[in-house]
Amino acid sequence: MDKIIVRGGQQLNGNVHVEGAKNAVLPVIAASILASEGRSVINDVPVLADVYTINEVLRNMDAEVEFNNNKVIVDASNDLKTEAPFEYVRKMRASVLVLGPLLARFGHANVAMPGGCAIGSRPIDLHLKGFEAMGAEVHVGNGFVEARVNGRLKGAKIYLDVPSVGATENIMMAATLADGVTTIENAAKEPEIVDLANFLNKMGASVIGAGTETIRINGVETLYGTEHSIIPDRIEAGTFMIAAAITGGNILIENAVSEHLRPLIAKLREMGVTIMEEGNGLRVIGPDALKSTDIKTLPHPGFPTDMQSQMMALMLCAHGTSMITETVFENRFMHVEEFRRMNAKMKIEGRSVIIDGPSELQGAEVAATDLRAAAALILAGLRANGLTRVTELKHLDRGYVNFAGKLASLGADIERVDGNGDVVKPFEINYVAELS
Ligand SMILES: CC(=O)N[C@H]1[C@@H](OP(=O)(O)OP(=O)(O)OC[C@H]2O[C@@H](n3ccc(=O)[nH]c3=O)[C@H](O)[C@@H]2O)O[C@H](CO)[C@@H](O)[C@@H]1O
Ligand SMILES: C=C(OP(=O)(O)O)C(=O)O
Repeated sequence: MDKIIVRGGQQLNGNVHVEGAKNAVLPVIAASILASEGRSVINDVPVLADVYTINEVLRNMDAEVEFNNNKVIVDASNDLKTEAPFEYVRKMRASVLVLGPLLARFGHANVAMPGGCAIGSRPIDLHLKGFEAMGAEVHVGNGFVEARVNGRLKGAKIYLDVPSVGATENIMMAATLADGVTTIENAAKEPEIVDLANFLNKMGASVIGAGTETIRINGVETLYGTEHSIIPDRIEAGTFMIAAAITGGNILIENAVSEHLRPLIAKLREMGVTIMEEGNGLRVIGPDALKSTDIKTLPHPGFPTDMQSQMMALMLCAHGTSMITETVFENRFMHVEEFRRMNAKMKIEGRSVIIDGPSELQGAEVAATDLRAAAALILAGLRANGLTRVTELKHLDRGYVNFAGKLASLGADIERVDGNGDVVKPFEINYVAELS
């Protein structure tokens, strides 16, 4: 099993390039099976374990999928098998995003139910209620969700109890081929929803209002393959912003979109970090001393839960008391115990963590509990005294391309080694094997 070994104390300086967004590319690849004619060409695709998994989900249905040079090409014009077995859903919950497209195009989908994961129970009830409102019969049993409709789905008015990203995506995709107009109220407003809507519209769909709380979809009869480039990953960008802040460094984050990063930018500025737009990116300069602050995770445009653990690493280094309140997932504090192994001083009170900073972080052996926790522990290691060893890198490889290599190019003293202690080069990282 690979490990990342980091020796703290280096300031990070230089330029880093942000990849295409994991959370945008997964729904876009799922949506490509809506096209009954033509191929979809998807550019700026990050080389991540999750991308291999969604590609396998599609191949298993008999779609043709190529993945080379950051480009995925999908030909789904055959009649596809309408199933996604547990072996894929177990690897990656986002596999359930094929439910809506399969149901809309073929009138049937049989997809393994995702379980909970390290961050919470994560039900999909809102996805299923949306399909039912559009006339589908949904049956959950024997670990599968089976949805069926005679003829086309029917446009419907759907109110989401919470603005779920996945439910908004799944219902939006299903509605593109429905008969009539679907309205999603209290929809998620994340930039990845807008990217998916743009892709769908290029395929011939009519989706209006993505990025606002009401999305209106006028159903059409056929969708076609198209070409699309994925938006930059705001969470990867944010993670490098924290790398600059936590090391007192100066990093130009190329490709970062400030509009997608507003809540993080506001909080980092409160902590004393300098952030400037420069070229097509953001320059981030860490201060000599970080100030404390509070965050509360919320759906977009609130503070993203996917930046919570990286922000925790930074707050541990700030002077004064900081508080994090996690409102999106009920159990996203598993990394707290790992930070404690690094001498972090904090306590959990219900859905909040109170951090008494700064902690004198010490290097330790720690295990990643989810993909953002993996990045956060490495960020803490950049600042800690001595050596930090981070294990369970299968999580990191779901969401970060060559993370250790990018940090090393900015001046970090970091390497990735295999079980024998031999250095693993970026091209040797086996994103597929890490998952099995
Ligand atoms: C692949 C992808 O894009 N993953 C992102 C997506 O996950 P995902 O789409 O799974 O997250 P959701 O927005 O659906 O979940 C938000 C909250 O809604 C709840 N909920 C969701 C659906 C449902 O049917 N019922 C229900 O109760 C969840 O348990 C959670 O508490 O958005 C999350 C919130 O920004 C991010 O952390 C994930 O990185
Ligand atoms: C929680 C995340 O992803 P997923 O929804 O795929 O588990 C994430 O990207 O931080």
